[in-house]
Amino acid sequence: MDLNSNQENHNSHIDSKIDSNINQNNEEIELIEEGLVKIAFPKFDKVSSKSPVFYNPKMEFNRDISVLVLQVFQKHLNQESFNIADLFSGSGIRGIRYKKEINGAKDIFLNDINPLAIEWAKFNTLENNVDLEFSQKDANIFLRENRGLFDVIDIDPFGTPSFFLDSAAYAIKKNGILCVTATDTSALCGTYKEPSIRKYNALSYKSEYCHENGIRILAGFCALTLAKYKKYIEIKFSHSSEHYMRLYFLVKKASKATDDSLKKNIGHISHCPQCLYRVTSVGLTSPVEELCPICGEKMKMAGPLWIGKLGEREFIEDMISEIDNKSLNTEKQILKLLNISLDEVDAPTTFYDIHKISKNLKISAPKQDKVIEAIKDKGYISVGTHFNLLGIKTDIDINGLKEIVKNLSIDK
Ligand SMILES: C[S@@+](CC[C@H](N)C(=O)[O-])C[C@H]1O[C@@H](n2cnc3c(N)ncnc32)[C@H](O)[C@@H]1O
Ligand SMILES: [Zn+2]
Repeated sequence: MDLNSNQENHNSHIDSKIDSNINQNNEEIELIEEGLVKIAFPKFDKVSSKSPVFYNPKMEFNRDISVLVLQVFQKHLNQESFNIADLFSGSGIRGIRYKKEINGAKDIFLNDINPLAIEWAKFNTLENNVDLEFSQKDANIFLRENRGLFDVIDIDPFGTPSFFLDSAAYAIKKNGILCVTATDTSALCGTYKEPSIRKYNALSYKSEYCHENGIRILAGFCALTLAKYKKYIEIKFSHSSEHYMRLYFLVKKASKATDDSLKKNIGHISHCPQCLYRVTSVGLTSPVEELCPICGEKMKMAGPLWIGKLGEREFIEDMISEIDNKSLNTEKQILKLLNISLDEVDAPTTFYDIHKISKNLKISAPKQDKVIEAIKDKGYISVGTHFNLLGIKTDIDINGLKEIVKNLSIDK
């Protein structure tokens, strides 16, 4: 549909319908199309938490992927009811898209603390001919009041989801799915240490793979929070894109399985900033020595964090198969992400950045694909990663990798 040519007609059509209650100041209205829906809200200059009703066009990619994940999940669950809580609904775009674009979606609940957002979400719901439930409460209260109602809880707040995970853990159905966005990447990636300790009870450090560490800190915090309720997680898909991180995990319930999951999946990653050696350990405390076994430098440590898998091969394959059934503007970008995610889903934790290694060795960087092939030729795992298009996930040790990089460098 050609939005621009229709924009004026739409706007006058929308204007005539807008109740003076929701547009008391007679503000200019923005109308956008995304997926199969059209959404209106008061115009604002800059995307920020201060806009009267929040909408961020950059998150279309996030919403498109969510439609895909939830459709695959709905098919796996294959049950009559499939209820979704859009906990921070803003303009309503997410929940309205879920109702329109996910076959089998049943009751969708839109909640937002901002009364104006709920008014616009109601308006947008009517305009898109869907029938949804509304609530204007603090997210924690909404979840505490509605335990066991939702197969899906979508947590897409401003900044950290940390304040809402306990209530989500309490409220989510057994075998339900939690979708979690975090935009406080500087805390998760170790730009500053204290915010990560305060919000995620975990140590972080800055490194070339800090986005992977960040999503692992977020996942570890989710797993430890759910464990209070004897619930454990299976991550189906996750990604770090632009300014945010997003996790999708299935929630299961059983005390022994929760204990086993924590024992297997919670641990630490330690890193030597001098020679780039790193090591992953399992357990709530780290048995790793403080000094680097290769060069003797003091190691940095991140954790507790999730050292288990960040996705599931079969689930990602089902997402790829499902994509043709949907009408998603960001399809190309999604396919690129899903294909690289398939490569890395079974690969080791952390990755190496060839430029960082070359700088460390004071030589020019060789081509990444040559390094990937040379590692494979030696019989090791060697794949790319969506976290950094110049990154390599491999099980070769740092000295073996440095040897390869030296041999392939044009400075040799
Ligand atoms: C990032 S926006 C949500 C965007 C929306 N999910 C989307 O995809 O367009 C966060 C929303 O959370 C709402 N909010 C902030 N604090 C809240 C709270 N404690 N409980 C419920 N809603 C809250 C804000 O009014 C805002 O609309
Ligand atoms: Zn070292």
